[in-house]
Amino acid sequence: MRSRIRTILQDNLQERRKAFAVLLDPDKVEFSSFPFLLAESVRHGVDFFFVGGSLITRYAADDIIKAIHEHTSIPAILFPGNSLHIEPSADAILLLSLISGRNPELLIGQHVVAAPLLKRSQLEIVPTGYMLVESGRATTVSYISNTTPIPHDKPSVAACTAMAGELLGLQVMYLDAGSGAQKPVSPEMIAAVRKAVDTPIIVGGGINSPFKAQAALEAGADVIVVGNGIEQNPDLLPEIAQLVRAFNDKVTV
Ligand SMILES: CC(C)=CCC/C(C)=C/CC/C(C)=C/CC/C(C)=C/COP(=O)(O)OP(=O)(O)O
Ligand SMILES: O=P(O)(O)OC[C@@H](O)CO
Ligand SMILES: [Mg+2]
Repeated sequence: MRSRIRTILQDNLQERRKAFAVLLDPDKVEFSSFPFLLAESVRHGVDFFFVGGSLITRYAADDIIKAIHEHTSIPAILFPGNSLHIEPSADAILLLSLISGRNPELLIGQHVVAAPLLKRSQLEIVPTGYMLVESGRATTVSYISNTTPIPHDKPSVAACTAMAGELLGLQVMYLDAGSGAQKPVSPEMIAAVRKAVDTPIIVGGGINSPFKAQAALEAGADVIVVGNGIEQNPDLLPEIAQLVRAFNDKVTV
């Protein structure tokens, strides 16, 4: 089984290096300006592209991944909302199990349907404990998943959920306030999960300023994911990339 992405995540964790993932929503990518976004991502050292959405109406992931491969060597990692979102030309897939929820379809159902296709593909599988966190208002993902997110002010619930996910063998934890969240996952919750598990921790949702990115990194996030923030303000990409670089420069001295 391929393990490039899992190895990068594990090595980063050991070396206390942080990473920056840009979320590309197939419904929102502007193909006219996409080569520029890709060039900027290379120039500023983006680590990963996450490609996906809760609800996709324009099935363009294949074209997006083709362009990523043509213009960059940054891994294209699927971040799927359901098994229709599998695109074999990607480098890897976050095989999410929605462990904050109690919807069996998203804990195991979609995975059963997808298993034969995933086995046959060359995709690296990254088994991921996906935790949604309440963030001020309903997000697309909480609505579409039909699950109740973890209360924002209950770090111990998130910690125990992550612990259970780790004990079940999930290799990465993803704390998500939901795309466009009013408030991101709190530093207290990130820190509680950091203490509870030894896996890499991905944090996303509502990170729309370097200040919020810094708070997540300081609390223990290993990868921060930014989508909406960059769609609304492209200058955020270099700003957050610089912040992550500064963090990594500090740990390597
Ligand atoms: C087994 C397979 C292949 C799939 C199942 C995957 C699972 C369990 C998904 C959990 C629930 C879910 C719908 C996740 C989607 C997360 C995602 C890609 C969010 C990106 O943001 P959007 O929710 O699309 O936000 P916008 O409203 O900003 O577009
Ligand atoms: O679009 P934003 O709010 O940056 O969220 C990114 C991602 O974690 C959502 O699933
Ligand atoms: Mg979307």
